[in-house]
Amino acid sequence: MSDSPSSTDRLASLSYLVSGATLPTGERADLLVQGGRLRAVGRSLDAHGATVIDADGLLALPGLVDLHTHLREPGFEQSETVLTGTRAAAAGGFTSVFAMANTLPVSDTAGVVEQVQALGDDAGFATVRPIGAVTVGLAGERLSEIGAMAHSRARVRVFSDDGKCVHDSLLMRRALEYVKTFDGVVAQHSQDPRLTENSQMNEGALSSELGLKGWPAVAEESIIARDVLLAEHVGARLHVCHVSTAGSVEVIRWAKSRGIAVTAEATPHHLLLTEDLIRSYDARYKVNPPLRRDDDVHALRAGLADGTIDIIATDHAPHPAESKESEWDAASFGMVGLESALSVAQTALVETGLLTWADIARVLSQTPAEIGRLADHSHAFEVGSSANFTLHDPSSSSVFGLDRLAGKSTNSPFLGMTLSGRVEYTFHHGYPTVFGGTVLDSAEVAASAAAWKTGSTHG
Ligand SMILES: NC(=O)N[C@@H](CC(=O)O)C(=O)O
Ligand SMILES: [Zn+2]
Ligand SMILES: [Zn+2]
Repeated sequence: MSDSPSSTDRLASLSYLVSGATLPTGERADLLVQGGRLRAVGRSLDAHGATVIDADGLLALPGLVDLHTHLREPGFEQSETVLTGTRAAAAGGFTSVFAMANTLPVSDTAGVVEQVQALGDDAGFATVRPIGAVTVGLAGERLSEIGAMAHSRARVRVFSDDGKCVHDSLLMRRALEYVKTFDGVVAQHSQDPRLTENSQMNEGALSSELGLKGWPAVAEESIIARDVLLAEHVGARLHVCHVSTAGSVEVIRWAKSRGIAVTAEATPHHLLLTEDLIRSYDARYKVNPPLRRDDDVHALRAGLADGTIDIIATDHAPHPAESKESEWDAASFGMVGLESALSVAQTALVETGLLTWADIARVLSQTPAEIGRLADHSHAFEVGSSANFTLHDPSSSSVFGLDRLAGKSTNSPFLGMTLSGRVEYTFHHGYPTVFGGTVLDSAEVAASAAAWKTGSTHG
């Protein structure tokens, strides 16, 4: 990486003309990007020496925003780092990720969240917005330094003990009261711990048949019901992580009909996969909350289509091979998901006629940015804005293989499945991170990020 003036000037003068892309609305347009910003959007723009990208047949989407990513750094760098996780994000068309707090040390102080954010700024593949822990060490006993994190340079707005549920009702109430003071949100991992002790998969006929301890739907639904009532009582914003059951969708639909400020996410895996995969005892299918049944998948899809579920979030959860190759009971919970999210969304939602591409732009970019209060992130191809977008080829259909993964871990449940669509280009802050289907070299992306930083502070 170099930030000598000449290299920065060279980068600042680089320009790209995206020619003939299809916008989410269906219109066709050229996009001219220079010095990190979108300079023009229109028909038949003049290249003026710009690098031309032929986007005929490619869909231009605003840079995707993931409200739920595990980047694992600090502490679990054998699974993922901020650099490798944001590389995976770029490969999937994401330009911003919210980094979950279950790191080591836990992201429960201003120091740790600032460190995570700085690592993201330096890597340059995507904007990293740290999530702060609700409780110290995720222990569920005392509130963390929520105010210090909110007012730190990282300006944290999303707080979560994800991986664990904030089970104590009084602590949950206090957390909601606290985040309300700065328009923050508590993102809850809704799982009653007592109802799910040693649970291994969805509770039902299949868990009995396979001899694996069941995880009842009510363990999720009862916490969501309690939390929406607490959010109503406090008048604060609540976000429900990885909704997985039909009953949860019903509870959230009811809460929204009462005007409660609740938002919810569904993951790509819960929108496409069912518990039947567990017959293989392949731990790639082990996840928290567990894969459920067909009627749950359909309820989640219907919830996204009618707005009960606001967004898709990946819950990208990298784990090293050794913790997935053990027997089912001993294996870790979690799946990687950044690189496959858009293809899964196309397969499960667009091709089934449930969502349009404009809806996809909303649930994978605009609304997650709003929930996380992500500032300065353009979602509408506005001229003058920092250029964050991805160019996706919806006509491609291929077996999802290891070549599509760009992070450190390979625990994807989609490997070997035929999925539609492929990300061909991603631009973060006006510079490519993925070009012609290839994730760019880390040094090059870091240099672009430095140029953008210089340009945005001096220009
Ligand atoms: N989803 C998972 O199965 N695992 C996540 C934690 C979480 O999202 O609850 C992880 O950190 O590995
Ligand atoms: Zn979780
Ligand atoms: Zn998670």
